[in-house]
Amino acid sequence: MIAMDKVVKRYKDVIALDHFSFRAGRNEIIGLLGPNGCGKTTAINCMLSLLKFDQGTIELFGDTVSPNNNKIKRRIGIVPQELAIFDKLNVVENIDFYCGLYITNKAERKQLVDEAIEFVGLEKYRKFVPKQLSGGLKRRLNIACGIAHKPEILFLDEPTVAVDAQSRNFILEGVKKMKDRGTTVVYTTHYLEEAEDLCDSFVIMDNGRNVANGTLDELQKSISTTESITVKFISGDDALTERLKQLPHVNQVVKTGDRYNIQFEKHHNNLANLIRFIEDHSLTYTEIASEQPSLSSIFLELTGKELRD
Ligand SMILES: Nc1ncnc2c1ncn2[C@@H]1O[C@H](COP(=O)(O)OP(=O)(O)OP(=O)(O)O)[C@@H](O)[C@H]1O
Repeated sequence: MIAMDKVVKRYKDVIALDHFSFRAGRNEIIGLLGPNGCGKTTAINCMLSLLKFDQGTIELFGDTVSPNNNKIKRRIGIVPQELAIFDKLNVVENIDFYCGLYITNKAERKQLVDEAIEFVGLEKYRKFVPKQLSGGLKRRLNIACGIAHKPEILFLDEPTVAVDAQSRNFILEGVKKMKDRGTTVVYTTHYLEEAEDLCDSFVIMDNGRNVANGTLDELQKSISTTESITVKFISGDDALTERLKQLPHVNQVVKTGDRYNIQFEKHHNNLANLIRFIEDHSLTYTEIASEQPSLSSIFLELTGKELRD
């Protein structure tokens, strides 16, 4: 559905996309993940042909994108990070406006607007203008505006920023439903746990490059950390973090409150070594758990950065 090959985009001296490649198949949710300024929005805008790029090729549905290719545009939806809704229009009118950019038949459009309203659960708010809606409901309206024309490819840029838990669930369930009805979803977020639950595969971006891509399983196999052990100590401090780093095969130790997350390279004695260390130092712990590396630790190893600010 999407094939972006070695795209270069420069803003004067800044290389926003550095031979960036990206592929997405039909009916998949693909997470486009990367730190601030790594080039996600630039990549999306190039795919939407809102931006010209310097080198490389982009095809959607097997067709080359260009600003005048309206046939393709009809099949694409975008839900931008910044709310793109009109203050003076109510819920129905806002959705109808965006749907009207693609669908001229009034009866068909009414049906699609009603479906979009139902999809995001705004039935009770049909006549409300944006200032009468909470932040989460505004985000749901923003989404309805992007999906009403039933795009086959949907770009969702940080749709769950600053929303309450109920709206977040609504949005995430909605994205899964979009996939079930055959849509390819390109999803950007800074919430890695959310991406891990939602996405079928991932592209990790840094400095305008595709640093790694694949399913969680494939990404787990591509990094040297293969085991992540979390221990909750009764007492601990930064000195303990440093001592844990001295254990054999340790890649990284991250302390969050009284929890220490220790990332190990592949080795069969990691847990045994850790328990021996705990006993030798007479430390007391209340929890210990070993797991496969999360998307967050994969991201950290590949980019050397935490995604969450
Ligand atoms: N219009 C512009 N003129 C000059 N530089 C720009 C412009 N737009 C983006 N950039 C630069 O290009 C790089 C990529 O920016 P982009 O907005 O694509 O990143 P992003 O990953 O979407 O960031 P965020 O997560 O903060 O939204 C950054 O270094 C940014 O400063």
